[in-house]
Amino acid sequence: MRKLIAGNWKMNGLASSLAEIEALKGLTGEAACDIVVCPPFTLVEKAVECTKGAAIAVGAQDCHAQAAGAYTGDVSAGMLAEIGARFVILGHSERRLAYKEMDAAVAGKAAAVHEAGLTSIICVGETRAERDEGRAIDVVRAQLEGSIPDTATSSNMTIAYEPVWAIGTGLVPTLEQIGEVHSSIRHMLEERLGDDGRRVRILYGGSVKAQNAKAIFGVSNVDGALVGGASLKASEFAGIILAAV
Ligand SMILES: O=C(CO)COP(=O)(O)O
Repeated sequence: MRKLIAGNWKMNGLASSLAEIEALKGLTGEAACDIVVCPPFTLVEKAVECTKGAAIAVGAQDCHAQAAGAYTGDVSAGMLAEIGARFVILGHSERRLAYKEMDAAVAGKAAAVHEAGLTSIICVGETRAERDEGRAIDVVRAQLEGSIPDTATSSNMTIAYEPVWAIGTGLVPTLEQIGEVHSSIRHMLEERLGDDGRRVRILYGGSVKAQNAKAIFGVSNVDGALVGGASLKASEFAGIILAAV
């Protein structure tokens, strides 16, 4: 499967950061994998302009489940589509934990993303305590079951497995642990989507760097990465992209 490498800038980046996207174009050229950059809302439209003609797609980091209405501060999937976004990250643990975003809310947002013709990147992952209690796979399966809407197919949905304890910590699960969770996600996707479940890309996220990327990409059912901190610098992000091809 063609790998997908997505960068989640989180709440980082001013207009001057678009220089990193410019630099990325030169560093990756025609890389044989799909590349997505997800800057904050304020930079989505500018990033789309900046990537015109380049093999880099642009995504957002959240959206509302409704198409329009009295939802102060929110942005709809249709609004993102109109300015050229192609992907939307949903259910990131930083949102699940900070805003008590539940699986059903994530599913509602994902359905809106699919309705708008965009691709959802649905994030799941256990906390340290859940892993220590031996519940990692059960937690991930329950999150997936609740977060995937009926509109999902392999062409409009990507899954990202991001153990909460690996995000921004420099800690990474063993390759065996990553393989175990990814194969159970694959199993669940096949149960849910039949043969099409085999074609859904499953990304790993959590302290991915240029140095550890190649080993992680060698694990079966790892179809790419969702990268936080290391996506902010073009040279580091390009190192991860090149490790995928
Ligand atoms: O949360 C992440 C991507 O969504 C991962 O973040 P880090 O790569 O900084 O650990």
